[in-house]
Amino acid sequence: MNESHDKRSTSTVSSTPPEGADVEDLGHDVSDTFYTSQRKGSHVFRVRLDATGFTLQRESPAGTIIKEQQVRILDIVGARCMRPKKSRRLAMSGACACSSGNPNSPAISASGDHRGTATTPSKCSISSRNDPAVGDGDVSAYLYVFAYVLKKRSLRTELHRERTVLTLRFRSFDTFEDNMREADRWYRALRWQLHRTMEEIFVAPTSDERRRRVLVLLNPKSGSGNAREVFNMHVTPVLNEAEVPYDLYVTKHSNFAIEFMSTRVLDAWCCVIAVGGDGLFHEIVNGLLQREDWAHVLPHLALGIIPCGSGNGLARSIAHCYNEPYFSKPVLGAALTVISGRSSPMDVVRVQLQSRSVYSFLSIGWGFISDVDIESERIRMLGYQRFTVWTLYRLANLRTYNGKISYLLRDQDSPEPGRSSGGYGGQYRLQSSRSCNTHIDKLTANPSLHHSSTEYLPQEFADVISLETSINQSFRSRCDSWLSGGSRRSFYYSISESIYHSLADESEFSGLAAASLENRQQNFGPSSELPDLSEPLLKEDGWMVEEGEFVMMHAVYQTHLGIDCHFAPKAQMNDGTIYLILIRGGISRPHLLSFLYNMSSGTHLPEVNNEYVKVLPVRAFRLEPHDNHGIITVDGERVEFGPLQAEVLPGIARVMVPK
Ligand SMILES: Nc1ncnc2c1ncn2[C@@H]1O[C@H](COP(=O)(O)OP(=O)(O)OP(=O)(O)O)[C@@H](O)[C@H]1O
Repeated sequence: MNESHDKRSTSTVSSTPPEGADVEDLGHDVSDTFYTSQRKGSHVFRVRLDATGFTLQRESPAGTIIKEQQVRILDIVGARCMRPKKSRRLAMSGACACSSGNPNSPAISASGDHRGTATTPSKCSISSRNDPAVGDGDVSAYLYVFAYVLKKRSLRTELHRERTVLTLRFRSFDTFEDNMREADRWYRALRWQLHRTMEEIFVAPTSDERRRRVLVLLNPKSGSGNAREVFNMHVTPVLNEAEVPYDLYVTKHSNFAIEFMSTRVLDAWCCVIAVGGDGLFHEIVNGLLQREDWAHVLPHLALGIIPCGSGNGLARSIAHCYNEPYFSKPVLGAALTVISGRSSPMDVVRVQLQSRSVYSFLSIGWGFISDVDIESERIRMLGYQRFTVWTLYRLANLRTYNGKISYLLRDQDSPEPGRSSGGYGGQYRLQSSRSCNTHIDKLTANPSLHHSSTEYLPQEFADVISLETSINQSFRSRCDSWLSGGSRRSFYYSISESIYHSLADESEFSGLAAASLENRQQNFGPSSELPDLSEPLLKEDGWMVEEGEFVMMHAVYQTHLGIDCHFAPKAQMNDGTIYLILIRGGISRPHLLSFLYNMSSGTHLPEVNNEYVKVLPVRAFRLEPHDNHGIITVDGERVEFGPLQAEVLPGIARVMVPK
């Protein structure tokens, strides 16, 4: 839908409050009369903006409402108020009945009343006034409202989001400044309504404070290697429409995100977005949990993901849990999610390996699925198809592994509910850890390095783009888009307007960061509630055991392992549960094939556990392989082979979710 409406008369500031609005909201509702002029004739619209969004009511000549449309506030990402660029088309349109200077225009009588109003002009009105490139006698001001509304092409197809631009043209007054002031009033009312849908961490509390920015980490090697293009083409436009300022860092090597998140001063950012796959997100989580101040940072820094990897389990799981369409435009859906200003607590699992601990948000695997995940790396060029091809190969060459799996059922499934051992009350002690004695110390010792603006950031990370989504600079260069009104044809300015910070010498930091990682103690983050990996697990404490030959063990805490793998349908992001799925050796190939085939629809798990397939909702488990070789993965990344134990840390991270 692309709507363009001319304003014919100035009228109300606020009227009847929407249901549920409190008294404080009333001053932010705006409404007015607009009209559209089409070949078939003119139509009069009552347009109202309130907490629910825009309501457009078409009136008959008699004043009765004959049609009503809504653009929901939940679908709106942002708006701009602007002056038209000099163009023949607009010069012609300026000659219509209610343009300024027309003695019959209601604008004439109304303009005087408004000239003296004390409204502060917005950035856009000031800059446009001085813009020599505009102005050909048309004194209109335009408000463009960007929304992504849910649509269905046909009964059979999935819902998808379609970009919609609602255009309101203000031309009741004699001067552009007055019209712009009116457009700006609507713009401000909309910003206010949008902000009130956001959580506190996404909004700067006062105008004096620096606006909190978004940190973007992009892995140029993820998936089929086109994350940069995907970000430039599909994500920056949405961030710009939403006026979300961001700093983009392109990862330079494996572990870059761990170093970044564990060593940087993060105060400037309200959230961090991984543009890549689950591996990049895994590094971000682990970097954060390697910080001494992790307990302070985690609740105040929401994490988001733009799916550009080959698996994309987390992005798919988030969309699934919030009924957000995924398949038609996964990147657009994720971009809308990261600007939504909403977040949800997310469980993280602490994994104790023999030599170190890691943190996991998706899965821990041993056997079939991990083999496919890692071994199929050699056919990475096939993208997501690599998993299907290697699954068939592994099925034909089926392996089994010998080992012991001990587990603690989650409390409601436990035979001894309420026992005290391992009671996770959500209170985690700060692990006594050695200080990160190199880079963090260097930063904290020098207060000038704490400045959050990119130009002052310590110059360790190369390939930095900082882009302030200024309305004046950025939107100006794509004026053409609104003229067309063609949402799908809109042109966006390119990333070339970004500022690149090329770093001459990063060798010093590389050395420091490597030493910092090396020196950092492995037992960081929340402390473990489990016995040490070398200690026995006692039946009296509730530990239960499965032992023997296994085709695989996969522990999962999100619904999806990949876009097409609905592995743990009952999982929720914050249910404090690890779904431990075991397949025993001896399973027939047809049975296994049926299990694997049905994973895409989530119908692969038995209602009741059977001899070969078991689903165990647990809060902790230990894996002790009896073989001395094999593949173990955490979040799809290979880790050292050997015993490990895992425990869920309910809701310790925050993940960005759709509105
Ligand atoms: N610049 C880089 N060059 C090489 N490797 C990198 C770089 N940046 C990050 N990496 C590594 O790439 C690994 C995989 O990245 P990522 O998860 O983004 O993509 P993917 O593996 O294709 O996706 P998925 O994990 O969803 O399957 C990460 O574990 C990270 O360590």
